[in-house]
Amino acid sequence: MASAIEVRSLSKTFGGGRKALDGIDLVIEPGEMVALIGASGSGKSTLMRHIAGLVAGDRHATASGTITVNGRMVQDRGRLGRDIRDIRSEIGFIFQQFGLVNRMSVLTNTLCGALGRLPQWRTLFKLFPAADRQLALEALARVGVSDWSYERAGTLSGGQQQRVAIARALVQKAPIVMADEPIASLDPASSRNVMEILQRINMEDRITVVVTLHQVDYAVRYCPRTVALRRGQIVYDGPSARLTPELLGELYAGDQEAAAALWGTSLQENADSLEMKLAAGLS
Ligand SMILES: Nc1ncnc2c1ncn2[C@@H]1O[C@H](COP(=O)(O)OP(=O)(O)OP(=O)(O)O)[C@@H](O)[C@H]1O
Repeated sequence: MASAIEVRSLSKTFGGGRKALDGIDLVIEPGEMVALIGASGSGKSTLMRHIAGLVAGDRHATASGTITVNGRMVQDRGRLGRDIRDIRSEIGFIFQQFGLVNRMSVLTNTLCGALGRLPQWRTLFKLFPAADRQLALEALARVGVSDWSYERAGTLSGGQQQRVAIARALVQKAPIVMADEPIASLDPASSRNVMEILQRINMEDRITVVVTLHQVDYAVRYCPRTVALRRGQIVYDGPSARLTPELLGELYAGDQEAAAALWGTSLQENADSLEMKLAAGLS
């Protein structure tokens, strides 16, 4: 069985010569839930955009810089695969700012997940088959917003909108969900709720989930595996449970601010001495 995501020797240099990604090797198996953590600018979004085939990596003379999704070529040596649009339909995207059309109803936004598999005449007139409407209503019930199905999406709270975005990914029937900072704009209660729903679709539907996070505590709580980036390189790839303030201090040595920000606040609330430990780990 092919890996869900396979990245080999991927590098990306933007203008000015700064490497946003520097020799990334990463394999994610079907059904995994993986957190991608790292300070601002470490390359998390750039890596996601490469996996989705929205950006092509550096061009190499040798055989490297390859990404496959479910065994299908997304890009190779800086060139996107021919059926990239088709491959992209296998990935459901969740964004920090929800990506919904505010003036459309919650139900129609959710049904948009089905657009990729409908003929154009149906999409033009938003004529969704009854089976898809049923699927959308079920998805909205699963994420707990069915009471708002006929409201305009823009009237919902941030947490509710993010749940609608997850329902849309369910209607898309995407085997992989990539969530780029899905909780960065949410309060702690809504953040926990959204992470719990992502965890549930991972466990119940075996959807592969890759989620970028700014804080390690959510990774530890919800994702068995964490991949940590620093300046475009993977500095840790392993069990989230192994991440401690000391280890973060080592991984981000010389960047106390990044390590402290990643460790977050809610775990600190539970352990008075963590700040001291972090300082000790960095010294
Ligand atoms: N289109 C672009 N053109 C030039 N530089 C870019 C572009 N996109 C990203 N970068 C640079 O690549 C590096 C990695 O950015 P990226 O957005 O991937 O980081 P990130 O870890 O997702 O950060 P954040 O947590 O703030 O979203 C940064 O230095 C950024 O300025």
